[in-house]
Amino acid sequence: MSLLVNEIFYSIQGESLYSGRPCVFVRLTGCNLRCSYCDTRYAYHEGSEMDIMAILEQTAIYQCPLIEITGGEPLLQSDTPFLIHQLLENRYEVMMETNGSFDISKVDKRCVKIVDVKCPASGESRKNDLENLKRLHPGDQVKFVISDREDYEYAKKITASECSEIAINHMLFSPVLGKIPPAELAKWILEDRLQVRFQLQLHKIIWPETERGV
Ligand SMILES: C[S@@+](CC[C@H](N)C(=O)[O-])C[C@H]1O[C@@H](n2cnc3c(N)ncnc32)[C@H](O)[C@@H]1O
Ligand SMILES: Nc1nc2[nH]cc(C(=O)O)c2c(=O)[nH]1
Ligand code: SF4
Ligand SMILES: [Mg+2]
Repeated sequence: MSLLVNEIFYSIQGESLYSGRPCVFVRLTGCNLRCSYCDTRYAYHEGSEMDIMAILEQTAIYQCPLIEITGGEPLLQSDTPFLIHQLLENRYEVMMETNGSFDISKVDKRCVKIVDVKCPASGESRKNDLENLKRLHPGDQVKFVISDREDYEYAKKITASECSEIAINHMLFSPVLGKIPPAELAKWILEDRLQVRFQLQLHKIIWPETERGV
């Protein structure tokens, strides 16, 4: 079994409830979406085939208990659930970032899933599989990456109507850097008394000049 891998690197987790923790990232190649704001376009095509044993060897080098599978879109490749299962069997804490367009239930429930709900300005919101919001387990998280007021209203509506089972601190609202001032999004959340978690991509604050490998 093998996967097309764009990069494997060790950094500070910059997103999700795990933000701030040292983490190994396995970035898989390829994505079925083309979000207007995507900061990882280099992962659409570049990569090399690695068998799962080789990925396990590479991740072990960092001696880090936390691993995130991201991309590109992890669920585009059929062997991703097996990789996640193997990492869990090797006692890693495993997280996966997914764009929410594929059924997440094929992934081991011990894996913490961060499921994006794509907002209108991404240009890809019609691809959301909102059934995924019913397939979440207690540690999982739902994320909205917001470009403007229309996106904010969309995220607010979905959190109110579809997210009643999800813990309030597991709903993440994050601004697209350069599209909306973080203070603007923070103001709206506070004005509306929303019980969601505001997030900035920590790695872009720590390493503003570096695009890959952080
Ligand atoms: C690069 S994607 C890879 C995983 C998966 N394809 C997805 O979209 O969730 C990882 C996360 O980065 C977010 N992201 C991408 N570009 C961004 C940007 N310019 N500003 C803020 N977040 C961004 C995505 O919305 C997603 O939550
Ligand atoms: N440091 C760091 N944290 C991250 N959390 C999620 C990321 C991603 O691209 O999915 C990411 C990333 O690219 N870098
Ligand atoms: S789904 Fe993720 S990787 Fe794909 S284009 Fe959107 S942000 Fe980029
Ligand atoms: Mg990233």
